[in-house]
Amino acid sequence: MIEKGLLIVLSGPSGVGKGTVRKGIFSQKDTAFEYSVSATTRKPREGEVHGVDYFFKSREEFEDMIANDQLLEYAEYVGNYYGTPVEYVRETIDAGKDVFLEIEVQGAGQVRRKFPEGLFIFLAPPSLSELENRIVTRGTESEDLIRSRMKAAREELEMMELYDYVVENDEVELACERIKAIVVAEHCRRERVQYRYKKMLEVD
Ligand SMILES: Nc1nc2c(ncn2[C@@H]2O[C@H](COP(=O)(O)OP(=O)(O)O)[C@@H](O)[C@H]2O)c(=O)[nH]1
Ligand SMILES: Nc1ncnc2c1ncn2[C@@H]1O[C@H](COP(=O)(O)OP(=O)(O)O)[C@@H](O)[C@H]1O
Repeated sequence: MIEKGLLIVLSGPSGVGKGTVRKGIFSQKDTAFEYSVSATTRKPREGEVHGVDYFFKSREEFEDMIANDQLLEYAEYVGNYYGTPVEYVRETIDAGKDVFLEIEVQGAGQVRRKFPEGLFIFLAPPSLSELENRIVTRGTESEDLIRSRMKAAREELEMMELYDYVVENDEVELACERIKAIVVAEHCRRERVQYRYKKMLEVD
């Protein structure tokens, strides 16, 4: 029997640096997680590649995926759908590999309900003012949207107590290291080690 992989969910408020930290983790050669590419109805940005950054879908295609139960979770975020194709997640976990999701907090809540054995990591900003700074300097939102993002962020921050771990994103490299360390620790804590250990005792 193959031991299942971990479902790792990284979430947190808009602008905290989820995308930046995720890219940091996957740019490291020793990262052994598989990235679950999400489906979205938002338009590709310059340089984004279908199947690598996202599976870019029409609203109709996305709604078909919902109707056919092809998504582990989905959420509507700033006027677009985002969701996690379930098949890839199941296949990868069943093959014993760890899958990494980087999703907003509503979706993470749905995953928690469907997949409570997942590992839920909340990325937190050093402070609210630093969070606002990041949203402003990213420059992708108007002033009105920044205000609504900050309001949503306060509510999203209250969700952190539902997570297994809270990682502060003060410096990107440090946040990446903390996340990777948590995953290593979780593997030691969960059955994987016990399983191998039991096997060893069976042989002896
Ligand atoms: N629920 C959910 N959220 C997702 C998924 N993929 C990406 N997101 C989140 O959607 C939000 C917007 O992503 P994006 O349009 O790429 O803009 P970003 O703010 O530059 O990361 C981010 O908070 C992502 O974490 C997904 O499959 N499901
Ligand atoms: N540790 C950090 N220190 C300073 N700026 C950061 C840090 N992490 C991310 N950023 C910046 O904050 C902004 C938001 O990051 P992004 O990854 O888009 O957030 P999210 O995916 O959570 O919405 C970007 O301009 C990014 O470069």
